[in-house]
Amino acid sequence: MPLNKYIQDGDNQDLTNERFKATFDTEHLATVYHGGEEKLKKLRHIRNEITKRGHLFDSIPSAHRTRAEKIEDVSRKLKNLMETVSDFADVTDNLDMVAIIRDVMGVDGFPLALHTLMFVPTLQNQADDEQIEEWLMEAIQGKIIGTYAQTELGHGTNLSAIETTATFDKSTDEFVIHTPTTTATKWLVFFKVTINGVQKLEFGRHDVFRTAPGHFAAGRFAAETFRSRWPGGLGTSCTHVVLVANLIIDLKNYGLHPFFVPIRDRNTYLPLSGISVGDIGSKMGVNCVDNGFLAFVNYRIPRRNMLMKHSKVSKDGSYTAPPHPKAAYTTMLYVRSELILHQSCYLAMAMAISIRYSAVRRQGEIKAGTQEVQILDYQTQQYRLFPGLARVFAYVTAAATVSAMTESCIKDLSHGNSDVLADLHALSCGLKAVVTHQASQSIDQARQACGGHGYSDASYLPSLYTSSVGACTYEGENMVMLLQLARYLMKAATKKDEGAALTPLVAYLGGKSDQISTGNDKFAKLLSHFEHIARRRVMHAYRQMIEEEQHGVERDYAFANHSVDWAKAARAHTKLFIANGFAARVQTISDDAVRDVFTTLVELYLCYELMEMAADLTADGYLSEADVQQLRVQIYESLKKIRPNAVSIVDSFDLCDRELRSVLGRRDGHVYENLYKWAQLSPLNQKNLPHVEKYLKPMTSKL
Ligand SMILES: Cc1cc2nc3c(=O)[nH]c(=O)nc-3n(C[C@H](O)[C@H](O)[C@H](O)COP(=O)(O)OP(=O)(O)OC[C@H]3O[C@@H](n4cnc5c(N)ncnc54)[C@H](O)[C@@H]3O)c2cc1C
Repeated sequence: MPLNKYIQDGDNQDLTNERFKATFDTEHLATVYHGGEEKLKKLRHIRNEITKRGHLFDSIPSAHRTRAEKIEDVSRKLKNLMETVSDFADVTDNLDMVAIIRDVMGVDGFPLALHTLMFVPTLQNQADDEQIEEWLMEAIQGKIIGTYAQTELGHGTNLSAIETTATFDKSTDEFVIHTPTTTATKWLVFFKVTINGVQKLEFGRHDVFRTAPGHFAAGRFAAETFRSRWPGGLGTSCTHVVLVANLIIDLKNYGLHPFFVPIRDRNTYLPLSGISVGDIGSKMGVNCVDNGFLAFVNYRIPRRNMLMKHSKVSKDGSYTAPPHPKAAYTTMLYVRSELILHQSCYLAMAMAISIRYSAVRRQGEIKAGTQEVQILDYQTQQYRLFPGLARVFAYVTAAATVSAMTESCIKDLSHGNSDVLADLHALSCGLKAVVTHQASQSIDQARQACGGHGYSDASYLPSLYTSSVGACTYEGENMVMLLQLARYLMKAATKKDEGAALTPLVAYLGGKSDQISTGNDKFAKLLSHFEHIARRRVMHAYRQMIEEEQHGVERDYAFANHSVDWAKAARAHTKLFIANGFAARVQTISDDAVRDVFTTLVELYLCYELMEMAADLTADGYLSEADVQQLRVQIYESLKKIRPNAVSIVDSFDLCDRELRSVLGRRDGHVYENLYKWAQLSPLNQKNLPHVEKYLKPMTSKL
């Protein structure tokens, strides 16, 4: 019985040969990858149930549809899914739902993506018991469809500048949602324009209109800015939003708070009076999500529509502050841990596609006149792909760790304990930035490693790339995330300087920490290099900043003047965390053959990431050129060791063809005939195409 359990008669022979080389049982690695036998079993059960339901499949490849058709088709699948999903899955189990959504919807999103990722979790974490009773079940059943509306046209990153207000009106026990009229910022914005007494919405440049607050130059129009946003699902699909707005009571601003706001009539889907809402148009990727704009004016909601788990407003207007000022950050933490998991899935899919294809594709010869080789045999191909393969396992491990930390933090917060919130918040910022950036880079390498066919939508790699890279911006723009982590590191460096105690995650600043406990000497040595780099980068940025301060520059400016160094420090800190967790994971694997594979992946990961920061290793004479060359050699050794197992490793992700949606990544390896079949489905292969009939034929015709 071969160790690779994905072999079937009739498969492409090169792929079958690869599978016979496996040195480990793919079932065992699949169990480790999916976090245990039970989870893998459940996943397969879910997949079988989906297989029985043809109405959940793509009817034709999505790439052959227009955006409107794509959204219609994912909505069809969504409705069918919501009607049957509870028959075969636990809808409250996050991992189940992630797997189902990936299988049925694909990675270009769907109108309820933000509903599941942000809206429902926000209700769960920020609504009080009575509100949960009233709204949550309807939200889970899809009777209420929501999104998370935070970003404004003028401000995404700088939340403190968000201008939307929710003003408490004691006399009616309501909040009035509105936007103050002026800001000097230039942006494309919606205006409520009053022309000859008639109010309507206009789109225009705010600065053109602004001469005095709210007034057009000629004084004929009273122009009032609306807040505009682009949350997912808002364009056409949502009935409700969680709106993030400034809470105002008796003229006092209590800062940003979340509000549960109905925006469309649930029967007619028309916007409610006082609201303008619509789709923002197509984007680089995730085009099955209808991101939208939203504008309101003096729009009223009941007082109890403010989410009141953490802060409260009573009927008489008295305000109760949350036990911890950042208690509402829990949704952000939760979403970021989810994001890391999603990114590891996207990367796993890209690796499966590219590595299988690289085993099937033969191109060129290593020695002229010999047989054409599988492109996977080229060292350069392995160097492009295998570090990404190692990153999949590193990120899965990091996602599991941070998700467990988030759950425990949310529990602690509910008991009034916010001790770990700052550490975890900073870490989640770094992880979000590093993982989304590196995953999208590795996916693009996987795409390029497939040559021309990788550029085709038939590979599914373009969708994987655009979905992955979008996450570099949403949920906190990456550079800004790194700088948030950097501020935390700056405080830690200050503590170190003052001789104060350091929390475990930054203990390495004070010298070699006891965080490295892998039981593997080789890993321990490599991890101490990571610590060295992180410590060096943090302390370097810190000293530069202090030096400026000593020349009279204020700390904020001194920090800003060295923000590139600080961002580098934040990356190194995050990479250290990921590396520690990944190396420690090896010890928990009981199967010897799987542990061997895992050990090689960790070795590759550690050496590759260190080489990405090689300049820090030789600076100050920490390592010699010869030591660094040794790391390089170690990478090439790891590539060689992984090569025979590469296809079996990606098989162990246990992704089915329906889920992969890739002609290049098919399990059976029959790429070429299916690329031809895929192309036949292109709508451009019909007769009498308008562009030919109207424009080309008249040019070429001799009749
Ligand atoms: C696919 C997608 C989906 C989205 N979905 C949603 C959604 O559902 N709901 C929602 O509310 N929003 C959503 N957004 C918006 C997203 O959250 C914002 O785009 C993001 O927060 C960045 O804000 P911004 O666009 O205003 O960029 P800006 O903040 O203007 O950033 C522009 C540039 O300035 C730099 N910069 C900004 N501030 C600083 C600083 N302090 N220091 C150094 N550099 C800085 C940034 O690094 C960046 O390079 C989505 C965005 C995308 C791309």
